Amino acid sequence: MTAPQPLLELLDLTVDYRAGTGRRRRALRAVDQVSLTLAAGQTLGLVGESGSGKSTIGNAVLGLTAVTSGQILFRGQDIAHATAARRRDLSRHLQVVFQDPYSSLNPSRTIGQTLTDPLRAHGGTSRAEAAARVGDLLERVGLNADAAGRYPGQFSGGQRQRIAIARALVLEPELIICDEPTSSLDLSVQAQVLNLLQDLQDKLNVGYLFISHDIGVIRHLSHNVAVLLHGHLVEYGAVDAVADHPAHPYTRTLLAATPVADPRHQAARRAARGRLGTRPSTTPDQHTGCPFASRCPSVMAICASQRPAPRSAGATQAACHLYPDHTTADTPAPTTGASAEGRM
Ligand SMILES: Nc1ncnc2c1ncn2[C@@H]1O[C@H](COP(=O)(O)OP(=O)(O)OP(=O)(O)O)[C@@H](O)[C@H]1O
Repeated sequence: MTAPQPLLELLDLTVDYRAGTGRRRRALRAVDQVSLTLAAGQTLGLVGESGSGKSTIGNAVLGLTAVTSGQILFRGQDIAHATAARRRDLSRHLQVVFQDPYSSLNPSRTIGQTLTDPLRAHGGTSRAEAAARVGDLLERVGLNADAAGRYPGQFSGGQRQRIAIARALVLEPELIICDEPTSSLDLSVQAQVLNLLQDLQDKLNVGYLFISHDIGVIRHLSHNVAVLLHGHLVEYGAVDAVADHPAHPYTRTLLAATPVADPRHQAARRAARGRLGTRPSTTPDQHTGCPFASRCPSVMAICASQRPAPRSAGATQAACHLYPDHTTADTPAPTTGASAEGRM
């Protein structure tokens, strides 16, 4: 039996930005040969500290950032360099929910207008059908249908994020890029929005590429998780395997820095935060060794000079010299829990 075609595949995705001005202008490698796979109806979490390349990956998939090299396969077709016309067509299948529900909704348009805009842009939907669809969507995201006549300024942050989710769903996409969709919300509202996204996925079979700096949030929703550091994929696997048995020292540091209720863990968390807070002296594209070498508690001589190839590390895959590098050609995909496949 052949495996179903993945919804999204990144193959050696590399993105460079031009940074600086004049003679100081140089290329900054924001994403370096990242390969990942997302199955239909599943969630792939991207986690890592600020500047690790998470949003750049999301923006590259959305066509908002130019791809330097590599492929982005959506249902098997490379969309890395899609034309504007193809992008317009893709917007039916590929949508986004951004972090800030205040700036992502037009304050001068009613919620009904905002939700029907995508339907009108793509055509083929009557006024009555659009109104019915908007009412249905508002109810799906936990709002009353009469919200359609009101303006964004009349809603709370959590309600606005529900509206942004409804707008992302209006064209019935197969994939939604969720770029820190809960990080500007209060903790209790965060949980409601995460539960809503989960519920919608169960009902609509929509896939999420879910970007967050918070592995706790990622764990709530994701099947697989990719841990990024300075544009490099350092660990990849089923979310429970990565969260319960992290193989890469960077993942362990990230997990140790995640807030927990128990005060006995506070000293360890402070130490981990210290390691996360230390910026490296080099930019990502200047690294020849492991991007975590300068901060790693398990650093070895080889880490400074040789970039670790991805390898099997218990239940996950990690790019770390702590584990024997049997082969890089056919490293097995993670098998624990989720069925989505990926390779580093
Ligand atoms: N438009 C741009 N021009 C130049 N450099 C950029 C641009 N956008 C991002 N970068 C740089 O690329 C790197 C990756 O940034 P990116 O926003 O993808 O990281 P991130 O993991 O999403 O961070 P955050 O969690 O803070 O949003 C960073 O070094 C950032 O400064």
